[in-house]
Amino acid sequence: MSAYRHIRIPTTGEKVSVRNGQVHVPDQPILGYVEGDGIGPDITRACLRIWDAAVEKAYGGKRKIHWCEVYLGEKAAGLYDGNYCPDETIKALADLVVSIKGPLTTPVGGGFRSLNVALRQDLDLYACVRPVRHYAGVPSPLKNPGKVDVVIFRENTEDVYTGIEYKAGSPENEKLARFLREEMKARFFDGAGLGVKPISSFGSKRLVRKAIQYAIDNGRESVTLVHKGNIMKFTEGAFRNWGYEVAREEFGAVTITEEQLYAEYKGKQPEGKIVIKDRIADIMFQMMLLRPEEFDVLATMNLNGDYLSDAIAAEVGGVGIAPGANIGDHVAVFEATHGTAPKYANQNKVNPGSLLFSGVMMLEYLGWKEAADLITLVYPEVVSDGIVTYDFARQIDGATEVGTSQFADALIERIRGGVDLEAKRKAQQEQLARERKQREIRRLLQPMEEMLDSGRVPQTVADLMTRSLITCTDDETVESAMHLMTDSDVSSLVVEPNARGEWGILTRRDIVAKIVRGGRNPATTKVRDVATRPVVSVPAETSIREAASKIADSSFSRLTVAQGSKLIGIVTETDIFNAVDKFGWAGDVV
Ligand SMILES: NC(=O)C1=CN([C@@H]2O[C@H](COP(=O)(O)OP(=O)(O)OC[C@H]3O[C@@H](n4cnc5c(N)ncnc54)[C@H](OP(=O)(O)O)[C@@H]3O)[C@@H](O)[C@H]2O)C=CC1
Ligand SMILES: O=C(O)CCC(=O)C(=O)O
Ligand SMILES: [Mg+2]
Repeated sequence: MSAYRHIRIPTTGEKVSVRNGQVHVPDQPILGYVEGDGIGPDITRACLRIWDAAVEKAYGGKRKIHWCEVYLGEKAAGLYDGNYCPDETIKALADLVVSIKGPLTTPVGGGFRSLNVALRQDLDLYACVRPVRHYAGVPSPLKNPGKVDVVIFRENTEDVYTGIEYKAGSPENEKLARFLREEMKARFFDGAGLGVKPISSFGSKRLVRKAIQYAIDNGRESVTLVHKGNIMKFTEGAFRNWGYEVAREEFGAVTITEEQLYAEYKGKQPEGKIVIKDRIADIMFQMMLLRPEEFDVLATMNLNGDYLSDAIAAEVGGVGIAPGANIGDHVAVFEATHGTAPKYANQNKVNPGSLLFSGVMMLEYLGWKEAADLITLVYPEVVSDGIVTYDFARQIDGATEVGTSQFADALIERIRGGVDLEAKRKAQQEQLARERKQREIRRLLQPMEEMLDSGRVPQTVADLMTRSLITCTDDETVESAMHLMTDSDVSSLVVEPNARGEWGILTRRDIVAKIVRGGRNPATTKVRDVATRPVVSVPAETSIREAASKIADSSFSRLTVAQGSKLIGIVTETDIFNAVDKFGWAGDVV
């Protein structure tokens, strides 16, 4: 007999289980689904058909999902005497391990607490994972939407989701206000609503840990910690610091910081290392519009991630297509990122894309990549043929607007028709490799422009220096060295080490002073006779201010930059001038 009041666990299929800390997926798993409110039933009906068709096509009946409906929101209230979030639903979602849900209504400014938040907290689904990428044919306001390909890891249990807030005028509010004013000397207007924003090391670290692990498992390039730590130092700033800490302490062998990328690796990302960087939250919105290709995996706290995920989704087709998942240590509930759009409920009108791709994430979580890829690969073909729901139709001239279920029919027809998965995957990987190379070349050849665009601020000489050193040898003539300077458009050459291992430098100034003024013939004078040796060299981590004072105290206008015994670049007074001109100078900040 079922232990549940309304939930019926299918008698066919097997439950997903967790064994030795691993999710074990049988070939015939029982998975949960929640229809959701508003447009939920329309999109769920359509998606169940598409997922089943993809699994059938990929595995020819060997694998099959046995669906188990569980209830939340309005449908639950109808069945469970007005209870929108029955205990047995939470129990079933934990028991089934993997489920997918449609959107649920949350009243604004009062009424019951968000069911989505309750679910995430009750099941401790601490990572809200939202990949956002562009599919060919999907309308976008960007010139190059293909450059958007990020996965947002948004913390799902802390920050505003703790819901610790006190209504203005309530006794609790007044008590807290008194404490803050009298004990903590805090100042704020009378009658303010008060909220608390807890950010813990535990919560931040487990989220960033998951983001880094995802980057490792999926061959991603970087993880960016997004925060407003310049203003909220002990919550947002702490999130950033704990993020770097977890990277250093638990993933030290496979991660480097952005500073290390430039200082130690000259901007060339070493094989097998993921770059950990951070950006302030407000500028992230601009950067994701202007330079989306700079970002890969993003790790955010709750509220920043909520805003950012809808904003980035809008760059590549909107919330109608952006998928999501709520994942804990093992239990996962996949879900559409948009809401219930009540004005479109039961009209067979809206885009099922968000729920559909949440299901693709679910198939990937099960390890059923072939079925997931089938959907991902046929989707752009259908959209490129102009068969789209209303939201895309209004942005594509000449498109054929279809309803939710007709869009599903078109996809299913393509899926059944078959796709050359291998060829498409290969083309995708080649494209990714090309884009990665282009980014690397820019980091190497135009470091200052790259820094300006990506929002980094130079801190050390390694951030400013010219990395491609043009060298000559002692035995060359000054004339040939002069030609090399002209051809390479540089004002100095680094002279290869002499027998004592000392590097030298030959500058245009040396030539004016020692050849022209000295009345010597450049065609017969050797570089060793006019070069300066040994060179004035500073370590790569020297601050810009220290470098400036070294130049000011010497008769040289440039310094070579060393890493151990190796010269890795040259920084000139012009580089320092340009950096201050472009980035500004905050006085004593080094
Ligand atoms: N995870 C969840 O369950 C979530 C639930 N909600 C809840 O949903 C309710 C409504 O929220 P609201 O702020 O209006 O946001 P919605 O996401 O429900 O709708 C806003 C607009 O987004 C567009 N849209 C949403 N879904 C689709 C889709 N599938 N296809 C095409 N376009 C779509 C529509 O734009 P247009 O008008 O331009 O056609 C719609 O009017 C609230 O109760 C809210 O709390 C909100 C977010 C997430
Ligand atoms: O629970 C809600 O109503 C809102 C949830 C939300 O905005 C989100 O999941 O991004
Ligand atoms: Mg949201």
